[in-house]
Parts: sequence; structure tokens; C-alpha cells
Amino acid sequence: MRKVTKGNVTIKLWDLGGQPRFRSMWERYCRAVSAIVYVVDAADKDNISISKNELHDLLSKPSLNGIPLLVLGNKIDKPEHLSKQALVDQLGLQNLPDREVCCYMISCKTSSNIDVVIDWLVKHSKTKS
Ligand SMILES: Nc1nc2c(ncn2[C@@H]2O[C@H](COP(=O)(O)OP(=O)(O)OP(=O)(O)O)[C@@H](O)[C@H]2O)c(=O)[nH]1
Repeated sequence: MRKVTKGNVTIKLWDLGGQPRFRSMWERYCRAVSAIVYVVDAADKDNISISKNELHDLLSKPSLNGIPLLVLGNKIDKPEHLSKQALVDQLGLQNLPDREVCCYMISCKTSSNIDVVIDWLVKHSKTKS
């Protein structure tokens, strides 16, 4: 678990493994969180359909109903990355029912758009009394 602080808000982040053997654990970690952040390699066009299937499988769990979803298309420093519209289409994000969905294109390598991600997380954090 990592903590990120901005102003008077501290966000706790759990970085879950993306490899197949870890995927069955995702639901357990996502229950009762304020938001789910799903990071996709936007330059890996061959694996987008796997990402889509895994995401939709996760979101089908009743325990995760209504939890806001932030999808991050990472690695936009690579020239072959998908456009945001193509990523949204190929991940099937247009008509996800009963939850807020947002998508940003980012690069962790060049720190592109990380500020808007932090702002979104702060906005969707919940204060624990
Ligand atoms: N070009 C580029 N490479 C990146 C970027 N972000 C991460 N990488 C590289 O992608 C590889 C995988 O990064 P990780 O942080 O291990 O990915 P991960 O999602 O935590 O991996 P798992 O959870 O184990 O599936 C590493 O070689 C990173 O250096 C990015 O924005 N641009």
C-alpha cells in the first residue's frame, strides 16, 4: 500500500499485480474502495481485448456495483499508442451501467497527465470520520 498526499487529502493506493495468477484476487481488493483505477498499456494493441475481458469480468461482480472507475491508457510516449477514442471503444467503456467512468491517456515515463489523475483521485476520495 502506498500513500499519496495532496493538500489535506491522503489517498491510500493498492497496486495489484496484473499477471494472470493475480487476477482472481482483484475483486477482494476492490471491495469497499472509493475508486478502481485500471491501468492499460495503450501501446500494446494485441492485448487490449484481454484487458477488456478482464475488466468487464471484474465489473460484473455485484460487490463492486457503483464504484467509480478510472481507466488510464499508459505509455503514450510510445508512437504506436492507441488514441483515447480507440481505447474507449476497444475496452467497451461507452455504456458501462451504474457507475461513473473516466479515461485519461498518460505516460508514467514522462509524467504526462499525472496531475489530472491525482485531481480525479482527490475528488473521488472519501473522508474517513
Ligand atoms: N515507455 C513507457 N514504459 C513504461 C511506462 N510505464 C511503465 N513502463 C514500463 O513498462 C514495464 C512494466 O512496468 P510495471 O510498472 O512493472 O508494470 P505493472 O503494471 O506494475 O506490471 P504488473 O502489475 O506486474 O503486471 C516496465 O519496463 C516499465 O518501465 C510508460 O509510461 N512508458
